[in-house]
Amino acid sequence: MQNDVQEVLYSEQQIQDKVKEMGELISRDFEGRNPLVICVLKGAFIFMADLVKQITIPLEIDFMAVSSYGASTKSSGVVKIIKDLDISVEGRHVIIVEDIIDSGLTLSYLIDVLERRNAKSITVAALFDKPARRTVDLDADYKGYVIPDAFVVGYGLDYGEKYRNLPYVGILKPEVYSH
Ligand SMILES: O=P(O)(O)OC[C@H]1O[C@H](OP(=O)(O)OP(=O)(O)O)[C@H](O)[C@@H]1O
Ligand code: HPA
Ligand SMILES: [Mg+2]
Repeated sequence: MQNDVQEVLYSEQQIQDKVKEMGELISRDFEGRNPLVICVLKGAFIFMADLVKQITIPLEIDFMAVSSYGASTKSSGVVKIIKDLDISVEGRHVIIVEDIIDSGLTLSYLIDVLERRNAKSITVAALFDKPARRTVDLDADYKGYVIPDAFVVGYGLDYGEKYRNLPYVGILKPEVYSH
């Protein structure tokens, strides 16, 4: 698994430091608002778990599964809801937790869905931002690291469902997906 990684971009420690910072900012900004923190499965599962441990105010959590990449390094352009939320977002301050914003299609779709369901406010926390690939103009309110135009894996991020369990984030060797 490690042999398929060309370069480690962020170590486990660097990610933990950043997640702690993000948690502190969210704790400060959402004091008294009991936010509904939404994990966008599957990619955000590790980030979500680490982030909520760094948030010190009361909150609720829920999960939504969406997918558009499948076994490819490019978005199919079609975002599918695979599992929907259990808790209603109506009148709630929601925080969408994403591992990565790449084309922006997943996030723009989710924001649209949550707006139509009358969330009171929608805030985005994304650990990684890959602006080079953006096709929809949007940004995260809380952002971890801005990364180069390369397909990355680890810390929840996959290629064809593999590599999610790497504790760090690295660039996948192009030969892994180019044949
Ligand atoms: O900005 P975008 O181009 O839409 O890319 C970002 C999305 O793509 C990945 O999900 P994916 O569809 O691979 O599902 P997964 O989380 O189950 O891996 C990632 O976890 C984000 O949700
Ligand atoms: O670079 C990426 N890696 C893994 N999954 C992704 N989904 C969008 N971009 C990426
Ligand atoms: Mg994926």
